[in-house]
Amino acid sequence: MILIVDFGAQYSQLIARRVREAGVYCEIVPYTYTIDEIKEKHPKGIILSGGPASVYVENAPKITNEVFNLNVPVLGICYGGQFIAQEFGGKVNKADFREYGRVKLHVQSDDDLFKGIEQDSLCWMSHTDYIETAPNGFEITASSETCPVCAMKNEEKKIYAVQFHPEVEHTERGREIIQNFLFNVCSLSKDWNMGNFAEDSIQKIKETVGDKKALCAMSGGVDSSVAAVMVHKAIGSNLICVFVDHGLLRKDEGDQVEKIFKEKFKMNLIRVNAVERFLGKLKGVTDPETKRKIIGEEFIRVFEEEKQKLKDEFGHIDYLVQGTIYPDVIESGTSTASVIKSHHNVGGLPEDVDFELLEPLRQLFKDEVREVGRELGIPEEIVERQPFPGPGLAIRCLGEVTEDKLKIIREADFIFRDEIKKAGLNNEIWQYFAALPNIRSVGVMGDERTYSHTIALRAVTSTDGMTSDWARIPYEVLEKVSNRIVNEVDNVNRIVYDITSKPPSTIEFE
Ligand SMILES: Nc1ncnc2c1ncn2[C@@H]1O[C@H](COP(=O)(O)OP(=O)(O)OP(=O)(O)O)[C@@H](O)[C@H]1O
Ligand SMILES: O=c1[nH]c(=O)c2[nH+]cn([C@@H]3O[C@H](COP(=O)(O)O)[C@@H](O)[C@H]3O)c2[nH]1
Ligand SMILES: NC(=O)CC[C@H](N)C(=O)O
Ligand SMILES: [Mg+2]
Repeated sequence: MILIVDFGAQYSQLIARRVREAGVYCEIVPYTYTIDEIKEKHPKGIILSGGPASVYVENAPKITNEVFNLNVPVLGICYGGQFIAQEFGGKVNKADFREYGRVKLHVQSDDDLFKGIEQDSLCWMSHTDYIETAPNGFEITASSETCPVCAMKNEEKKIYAVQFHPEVEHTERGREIIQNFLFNVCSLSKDWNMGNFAEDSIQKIKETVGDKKALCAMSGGVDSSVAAVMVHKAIGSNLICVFVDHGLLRKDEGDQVEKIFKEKFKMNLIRVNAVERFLGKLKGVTDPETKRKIIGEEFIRVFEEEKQKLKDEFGHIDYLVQGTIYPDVIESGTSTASVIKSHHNVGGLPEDVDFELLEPLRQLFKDEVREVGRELGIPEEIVERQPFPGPGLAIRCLGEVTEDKLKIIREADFIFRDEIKKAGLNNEIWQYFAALPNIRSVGVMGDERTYSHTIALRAVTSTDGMTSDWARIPYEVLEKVSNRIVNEVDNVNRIVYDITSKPPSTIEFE
């Protein structure tokens, strides 16, 4: 097995997922693990993850340096690599040239780690610090234009460090590099597969829930649909689904969800109109995290009220099923990872929740969830839907959420989606939407001065939502969208297209 030591990285689970995908069993453990605990696991290789801290600050997270004396290969990624550099007497410092997102990687070695990797490829970076000098005994094996040590190794000790992130989808040869570590450096063999994840999970849900009842928070999105079908297979009619219309949905979305659900699923759905209460609670609120927490709590309060209403007719409900997936968990912050944004269904949950949570997809990434969905026979039109965040348009409406602003976003978003579909790009692009950055600027329309809103268009490619790049939409499509929005939507006189990757941005604006 491979042991992944977590220093609070956004990407630890992604490392795990890459290892899993390559057919090797792995576990993630916190950096506070002792050497005895590590030895008990009998790892055949150790991967040190990235993390938000700097290795040179006081109280920086550290793992015992005895891990380097176990005669087990070690691969350090970003923070993990910087940790290796410092432990062996090299120097780590704040970089003059920070790198976030796409960087050209130049590999100067054809060793076990880089076997078969061409000299020049693209990798994804996310660092503020860098290895200024490699320690004695270490050879530099890759660099970029502004980062002298993108990779280094001590071949004799089988210790490898990389500054870039081989685990993220956007690093072109990342998968191969991880597989090289597993199979060339650690000499592991493929003896692990996810088995039938769906079947195992359904069995587990049956055992956990027994003959108790569950309420599924159903958005009509990919994750909650897959979660609902799994739980339904486990407990049948003891499951009831609740879809909340919080007034932050896209144009016509409420009716569409209800229609598709009724046609495609043999489950009960309750649609709750909660528009006034959500918008009321959000009135005057501008801070993104506060908005997210309000929405998270309000969702729970609605589910609790529905539970009370269902008491006589349906019976007592113990469980709340949510389609929580791993990015929701990690971005909401853990004991080691930073809070990036509190996803409403994890970090946005209030302290008192009158349910036991049931989240069968909590360890998976979106593309894995889609795979499970296909295995369960869920129609492609649902499995392939673009993700839409639970807090909906509230986190695309920067600053205060008002009915007027929501109306503008809804109309602009509808036009953008319509044109993307007409151009046949909807399956290539992971997410595409309009946001309102809360900027007004001067324009001239019909010879008159305007002082109106700007619409920001965002379209990104991704496979798991953990990293993304901006979509290269043809100019003609952008032109059409821009024209239509200013002509058809009131109070908009300017359209901008967002060209940042994740990192440094995120997909949503708040
Ligand atoms: N409008 C809603 N009504 C009820 N539950 C919701 C609603 N929006 C979100 N949820 C709950 O929050 C969870 C997380 O939302 P999220 O948007 O990440 O997932 P999803 O909507 O199921 O899938 P997708 O990511 O494809 O949109 C959902 O799985 C669902 O359980
Ligand atoms: O259920 C959700 N609740 C939330 O609070 C939330 N915030 C972001 N997202 C979605 O998660 C993915 C990654 O988003 P970011 O790059 O914006 O962090 C993207 O697909 C986002 O749309 C959310 N989903
Ligand atoms: N992604 C990481 O591991 C970052 C490591 C460190 N915090 C840096 O900024 O360089
Ligand atoms: Mg959703």
